[in-house]
Amino acid sequence: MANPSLLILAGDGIGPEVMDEVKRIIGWFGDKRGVSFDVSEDLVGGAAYDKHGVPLHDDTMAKAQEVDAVLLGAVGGPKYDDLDFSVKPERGLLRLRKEMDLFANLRPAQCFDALADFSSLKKELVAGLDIMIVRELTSGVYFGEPRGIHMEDNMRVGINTQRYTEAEIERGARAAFELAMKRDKRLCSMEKANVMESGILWRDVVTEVHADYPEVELSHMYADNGAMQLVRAPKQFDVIYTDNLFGDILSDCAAMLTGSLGMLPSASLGVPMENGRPKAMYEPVHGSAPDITGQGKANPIACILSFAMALRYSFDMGGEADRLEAAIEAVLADGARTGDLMGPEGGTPLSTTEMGDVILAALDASL
Ligand SMILES: NC(=O)C1=CN([C@@H]2O[C@H](COP(=O)(O)OP(=O)(O)OC[C@H]3O[C@@H](n4cnc5c(N)ncnc54)[C@H](O)[C@@H]3O)[C@@H](O)[C@H]2O)C=CC1
Ligand SMILES: CC(C)CC(=O)C(=O)O
Ligand SMILES: [Mg+2]
Repeated sequence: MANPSLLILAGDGIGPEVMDEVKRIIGWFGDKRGVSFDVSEDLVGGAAYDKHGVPLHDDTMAKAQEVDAVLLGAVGGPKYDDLDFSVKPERGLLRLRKEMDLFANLRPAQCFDALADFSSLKKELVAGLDIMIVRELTSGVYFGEPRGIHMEDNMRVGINTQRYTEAEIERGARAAFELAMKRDKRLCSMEKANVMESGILWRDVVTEVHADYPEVELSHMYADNGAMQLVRAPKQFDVIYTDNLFGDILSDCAAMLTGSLGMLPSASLGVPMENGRPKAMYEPVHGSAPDITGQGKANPIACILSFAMALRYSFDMGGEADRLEAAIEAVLADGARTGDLMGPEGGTPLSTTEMGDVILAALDASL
């Protein structure tokens, strides 16, 4: 049988730096576990713009539709900030999400014991934290029409539209309820039904879907209160289901509970393909981090954990995903830290490659 296929789109900034470490991990699984992938690579974001004048070439889009999973690093950077909106690097990523129809973005926020002291919150608030944010990814205000900037009465007006159909809310809700069933059976849906019609519809549809999952305890919360509750008492949550914009913001917020944005992976899943695997893309939650690009400072763990999610959600290799996550937990327990995980007491941080080295050594030790 053919090996499963992976398309790597490393992107911009620290994207290629953290992806280099993932490539070594993929190599390790091939050499030491007999888990091999057909890996191809292509450009996305500013890198694609530099070569093709667009942030995602049609051929790359076609490849992404064919493979079993896409691994993405990050896109964007100051070099591209003044480009026309239609060719900005971020548009390449949005196109992938939209055309692959990756409606369920899973963003787990887990606090490794070794990092509980490092969170910006008190240790007792975050120790043992394990939240799953399910963010709707293909609709909402990032995609709604009308959009744009135009002149009105001699003044520029910027418009974006929050638009959700009940089908879009429903399919994400089902994904979130399914996850809750496999976890602690608690789901909190977050919107702003107090001020937004789309929020009222969101609440109604999630409540309707709940009828099919009576074992799950459902609660509703306004998203602004949700942000506050995430930093007040994050462990009250199990699964959170929210829209594209609120999910983007709330997951960055949840990232800091775990110690660093450099720790948070994500899986973006769509409908099953002919082979039964869901359309899928895996990427760290963080961006291209221009402030640390090219300095060997990037933490590769979010990207490596994203590959662990690929093993689990695309390739049904939960055991291998557990092995990789355990290796990361072991090196953190051993004190391995990139600069983003170091407190004011200082010390010498590991470089991106050195963090890759110790994770590979921990994988070797797991055999
Ligand atoms: N999925 C993606 O490709 C995303 C791309 N972006 C893009 O990235 C560019 C920079 O955006 P920012 O708002 O600065 O967000 P960012 O996530 O790139 O960086 C925010 C802060 O976190 C730090 N950081 C992020 N990842 C890190 C890692 N792995 N290790 C150590 N430190 C890390 C950065 O150094 C920076 O101080 C923009 O062009 C933005 O549009 C932003 C978010 C997501
Ligand atoms: C298109 C991305 C840059 C938006 C974002 O911040 C994210 O998806 O996390
Ligand atoms: Mg974001």
